[in-house]
Order: sequence, then structure tokens, then C-alpha cells
Amino acid sequence: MRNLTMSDRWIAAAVQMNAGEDKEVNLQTAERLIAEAAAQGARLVVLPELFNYLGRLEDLAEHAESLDGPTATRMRQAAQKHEIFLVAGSFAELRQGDDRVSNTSLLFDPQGKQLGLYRKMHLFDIDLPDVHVHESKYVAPGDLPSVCPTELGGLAQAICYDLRFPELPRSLNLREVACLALPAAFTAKTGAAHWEVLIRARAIENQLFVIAANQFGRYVSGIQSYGHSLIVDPWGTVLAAASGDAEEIITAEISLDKLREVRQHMPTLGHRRI
Ligand SMILES: NC(=O)CC(=O)C(=O)O
Repeated sequence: MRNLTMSDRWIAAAVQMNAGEDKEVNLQTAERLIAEAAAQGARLVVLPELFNYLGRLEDLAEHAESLDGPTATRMRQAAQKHEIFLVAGSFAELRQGDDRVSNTSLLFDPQGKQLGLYRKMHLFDIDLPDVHVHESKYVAPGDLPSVCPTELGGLAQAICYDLRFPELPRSLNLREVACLALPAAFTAKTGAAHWEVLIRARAIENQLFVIAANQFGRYVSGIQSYGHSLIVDPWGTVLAAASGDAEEIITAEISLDKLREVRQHMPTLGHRRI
């Protein structure tokens, strides 16, 4: 297993927020919570999906930014200031020649260098009796996975609805991945039924840690987010869980010994028939 020897035990944090339409307020909230998580000893902090602006999907383009816009710049600075790895949730990224945006997550290292870039691949187009969302009308899908080797182990990225698609982590070289970071704005309706079971399933079947940072509360389109941010280990054990209705930081120790132990005792990754 490469890149897993430098820092065998470290603290991960998932930040739970209720972002709204005021970008400056959201950015200041994120900066405050990142500072608190770092003060609690976190070396990796994960923010939720669309943490800088959560409003109507049809307004995303108006609030979209480039990869060196104010949101990315402030998150880069926060990672550097607190000397942490930061999965800067996701934000609407401008696309050249397209009315649609990308739903983009950046990973910064403790020097403020951008290590990873992931654009949400699976878009949330659903038609439940009381939740109707057509994300692909406003967001273009990404087409590349992201895995970054770091001193904390390999960090992979996914966003929210991607959680439902086991083929995304399965497309990676899982032996090089220790953690999956999952920024989310998972709905309360679907979350109550599926959130924890899907996160634990992805953690167990891929034998990795999942650090899932969700939004909570209602946003302008009337949709309620589920909260219940989670950190789960490769055995499927819930290491930390947030409530459904409050701003929170959850933290847990990530032990790469635990990861090795699970993979050695039950080497399912080597038993696959592809
Ligand atoms: N909001 C999402 O992208 C996904 C979600 O809420 C779900 O899969 O359920």
C-alpha cells in the first residue's frame, strides 16, 4: 500500500452547515468552522456540497466562479493558515461556452496548493412526490475521478448523489485510497431512508474511511437537507455522527492500522471477479 506510512493516525473533521444565499455569510461561516476544526486537531477538514451558495439551482450560474475566484482563493488561504488538508466542499464553477456550471470540489494541501479537483459526475434528477430536482438542467456532469496520494493516505473525492453509484469508487485503484471525502446536500426525505446505509455500504465494500459532510436545514427552494454528517471506518463502524438540525463539527481518529487490519483480515479487494 503506497503513501500510507507517513502519518498513521490523524484526526478528520466533517463540517455541517446550513448555507443560504448570502455568499459572504457562508464563506465566513466556513472559515470560522475550519478554524474550530483545526483547533480541535483536525488535519483533514471536509465541507458540505455548495457550501458557499445554496439556493435555487436556476440561480447557480449567476453565483458561479472560476477555479481562482474568491471562494477557491479564500479556501486555499484557510488551508494554508491552519496547515490542514481541506476538501472545500463544492461550489458552482463557471464553464466556458456553456450556460450550465460544474459542481466542483477542490482539495488543498497544508501549503495551500490545489491537489485535487473533482466535478460531480452523477447529477440529481429525481421526481419524488414531494422532492423534484433536475440538477442536470443547470449543472454539467464531470467525467473524471479524483484520487490524491497524501501523507494522510490516498484521498478520493465524490459529491452527494455520487454516493449511490458504487462504480465510482470501484473505478479507482482502491489499494491506493484510504479515505473517501463526500461533501453533500443530501435531502431529508431521501437521507432518512438511505444516507447512513449507503455510506456504510461504500465504506465496507471498498474498505475505506468515508468522511461525509452534509448540509442541514431548509434552503430557498424549500428542500430540507438531512444533516447527520458521518465519519465511518472501513469495517462500517460509525466513528462520529452529527445531529439532523444544527451547525456542527464532528471529528474522528483515522487509523491507517485499522485500514490495513481490515484489508488483511478480509481481503475482499483481492477476491473481486471483474
Ligand atoms: N442532493 C443530492 O445530490 C443527492 C440526494 O439528496 C440523494 O441522493 O438522495
